[in-house]
Amino acid sequence: MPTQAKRRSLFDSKIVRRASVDALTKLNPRLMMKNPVMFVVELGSVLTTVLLFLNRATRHGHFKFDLQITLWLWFTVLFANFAEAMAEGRGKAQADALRQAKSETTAYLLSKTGSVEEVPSSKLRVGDLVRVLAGQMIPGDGEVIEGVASVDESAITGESAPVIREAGGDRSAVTGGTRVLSDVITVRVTSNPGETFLDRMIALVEGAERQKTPNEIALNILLSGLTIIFLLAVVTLQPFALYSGAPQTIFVLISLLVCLIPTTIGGLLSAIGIAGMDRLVQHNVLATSGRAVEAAGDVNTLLLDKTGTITIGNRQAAEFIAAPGVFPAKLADAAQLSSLSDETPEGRSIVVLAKEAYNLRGRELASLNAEFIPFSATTRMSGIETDGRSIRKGAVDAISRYLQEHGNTLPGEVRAAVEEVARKGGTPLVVAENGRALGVVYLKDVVKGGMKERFDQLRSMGIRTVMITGDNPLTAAAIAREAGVDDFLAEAKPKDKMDLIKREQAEGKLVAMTGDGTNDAPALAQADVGVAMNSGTQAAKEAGNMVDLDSNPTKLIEIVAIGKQLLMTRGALTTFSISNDVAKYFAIIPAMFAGVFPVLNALNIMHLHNAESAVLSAVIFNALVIIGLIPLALRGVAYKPMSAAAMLQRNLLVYGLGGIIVPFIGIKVIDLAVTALHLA
Ligand SMILES: Nc1ncnc2c1ncn2[C@@H]1O[C@H](COP(=O)(O)OP(=O)(O)OP(=O)(O)O)[C@@H](O)[C@H]1O
Ligand SMILES: [K+]
Ligand SMILES: [Mg+2]
Repeated sequence: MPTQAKRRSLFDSKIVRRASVDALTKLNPRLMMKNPVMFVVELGSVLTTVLLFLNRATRHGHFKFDLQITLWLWFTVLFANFAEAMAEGRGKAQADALRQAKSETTAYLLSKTGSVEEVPSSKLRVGDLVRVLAGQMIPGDGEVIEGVASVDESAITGESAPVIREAGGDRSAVTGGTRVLSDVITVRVTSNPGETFLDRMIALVEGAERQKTPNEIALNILLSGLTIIFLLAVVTLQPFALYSGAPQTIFVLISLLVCLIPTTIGGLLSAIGIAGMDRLVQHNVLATSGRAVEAAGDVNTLLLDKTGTITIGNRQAAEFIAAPGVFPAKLADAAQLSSLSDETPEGRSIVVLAKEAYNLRGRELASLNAEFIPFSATTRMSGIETDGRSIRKGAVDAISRYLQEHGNTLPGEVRAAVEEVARKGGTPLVVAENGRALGVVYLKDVVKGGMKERFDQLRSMGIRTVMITGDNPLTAAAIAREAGVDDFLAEAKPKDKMDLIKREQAEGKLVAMTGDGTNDAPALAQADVGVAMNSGTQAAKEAGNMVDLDSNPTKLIEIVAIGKQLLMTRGALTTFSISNDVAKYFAIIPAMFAGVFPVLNALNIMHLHNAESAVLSAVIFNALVIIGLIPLALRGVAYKPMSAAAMLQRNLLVYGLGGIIVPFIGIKVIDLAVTALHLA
């Protein structure tokens, strides 16, 4: 089970064993070529290996020294591969566990005539309708089109508490491999076998489709540039060395090269990126692009929708408030009639309340000869046309416009009722029949717990929060105040949400958005970081570049922290790598030439035992530092909310200065050990 994989620590013995083997298979030059810095080290290792055997045959060279250099060069490559394999380890273990959830099941396929046929789940195609009963595994990804059920999604989320999935609303998506616990649902299949959420999730946690991000590519180009410069420097060193009467062996020259090129960051770069994605997975967030993870680290603005994101969102009709001169039962009747085939949670709750409060029975729609007008996020109304009755219910501004078209206006009392509901944070639905307002339905909703603290935290990270909602400005203001968001946009249609994002982006801001509805999909696609709730609709999940399996909108706080940590870790280790290469230069160059240029002895501040020991110690240090930094690369540097400038200053101090000092101490200690053990 993924829960187990999740609890697996970074250095689980199973993962270490697997990574050790993977480190060897990753020696394949075709894979190594993707990492130019380490590829150069591998080429160097091959060259010294060949030379070692040639020298042995022709009795040239200094075998003991040459052998040690060759081995440590290979270790350098292997340690880098091991770092990457370790970063992949947890994801691979989790992918193995997920594959177990991908077992074949039997599905009850519904035909057009309504008959039921048993088929294996692998035969299901997009558009098929299946019935899933309590106790059954859901045979494929889909959207609930009928019914409500509690579903155990622990196979995917690791969370044992059941979740509600229902037709019509923003909680309609179900995932193949999860289990229905109670009730019966009809599901429209939305993905073909092999292209399911589980398939994609396996590929994602395994890193099978991982692509380098633009930042990584840029850094790789920089590192390759440095490698070429040092390669030229080392190659041109030899004529100079010959001229000054101190020719250097290939072993020493390659050692010098490997010590000078940025092997520390070159060896850890990919591990840092993979570990960042893995940290997200540990937080139950699946990111389809590494670029989005990095963008999360720099986000300026966060957009959230109201219903179901900031509020609990299970909007239920709580009260009918009739207009003057209208019997409440008449309002309830009209509201119920217009909701009979409104498969949204709001619609269903109106039918139920009318039944409970006024004993109005739901009628058989077929016998009514009615035309039903479904709710849409653009019209923000729904209704029915039947027997000369034309009923609409919807958002106050939408119904006001509808009334105007009939030469009518909203009565002051109804407007007052709307405002009263709105001030309580509820959603008022205005009901109108034949162009006349009948009253208001109060849809109750409450703000989720702990929202204010979470938004305060985001503010301290420098992120502005904006709530966007299709609801009216008064409700929006009430909820915004209670939840503590910085700003809000009300009466927003799907396009308004997207336009708001575009405006922010035009100001050079990076925008994150969380949402769950189909009406959020365009905005989720437009945002730099689009986090869809796993409970949301299929369209939302496909539009975003992340899915939160826990469907927790404030998860963005963790996502931002992980993104920042990823950027910081990469920056810190790049700084460390380049500054510690400088230190190695001072270890090796004086040792190489001290014989011919005694003046260089002044640079030999480390007082290393002899030239061979100096070179060997530098190469050993260079390899060990990769191993030593694996935990930091995988866990990431500690992140505390503080300003970017303060952070940069602190990191330059710690990793820049540290990068210069640590090698001096490290190489000196290794030199002492090498001397004591008579290795050089
Ligand atoms: N079933 C329905 N029939 C008629 N009107 C509805 C229905 N459901 C919602 N509305 C009205 O339409 C408005 C917009 O609803 P929608 O679910 O699109 O909001 P949204 O844009 O997702 O924002 P939020 O989720 O924050 O409310 C609601 O505020 C409500 O007034
Ligand atoms: K190096
Ligand atoms: Mg919504």
